[in-house]
Amino acid sequence: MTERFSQVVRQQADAIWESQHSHPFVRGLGTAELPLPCFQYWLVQDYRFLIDYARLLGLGIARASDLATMTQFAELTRTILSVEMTLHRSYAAQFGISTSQLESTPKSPATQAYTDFLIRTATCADFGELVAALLPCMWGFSEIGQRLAQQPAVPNNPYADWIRTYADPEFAQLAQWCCGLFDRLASEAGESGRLRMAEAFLTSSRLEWWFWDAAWKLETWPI
Ligand SMILES: Cc1ncc(C[n+]2csc(CCO)c2C)c(N)n1
Repeated sequence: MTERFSQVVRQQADAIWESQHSHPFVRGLGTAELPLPCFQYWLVQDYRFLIDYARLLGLGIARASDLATMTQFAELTRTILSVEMTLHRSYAAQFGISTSQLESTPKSPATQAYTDFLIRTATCADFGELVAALLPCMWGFSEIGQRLAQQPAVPNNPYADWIRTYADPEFAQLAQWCCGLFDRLASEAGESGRLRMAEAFLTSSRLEWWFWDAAWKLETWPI
């Protein structure tokens, strides 16, 4: 096998990924200059996102063809529902948002688009596309967390815990595991299957970018 397909699609999506790294929302987490209302917006929307991401993994458990993948997806689902969502609730409390607010705020256009795409892909597309659609979430956050953690820390940065969470080597391992699964499925998929996987990876990458941008602009429905 020559080049890993995960590296091929990462290269194809490079302009989108670099636009995430240089996005004022992401930069602002590192410099502590991100306005609080943008972070509060992100937290509430991300809470809604995680619920559907857990559903996506649940569908992944049902559709995986081997026990090892099922087990990993099951563990991930549990981590999101117990660890990551609890963390969001505690961040929310810290940033003045109640749990009922977390649960009752409507999805923004970007959140609606992203979660609908994930669930549609998980139900209507093949398993390789499901994995391709979920990969930018895991891999992107790990890459962003690590890059932010490499910068000199700003004293009293209110977002320091956020950076620490996603810079954790455990997330990097998780992203690597997902890349390995993606590569295996790509090698089994054939040319047209690989094209669809690349398309799903690109769409989720764009939606990841939009998720930051929506929080930066406090985006709402136009009508
Ligand atoms: C829009 C959005 N994209 C990615 C993540 C990060 N993330 C969500 S679930 C998961 C896997 C295990 O916890 C990771 C890394 C996020 N929070 N919000």
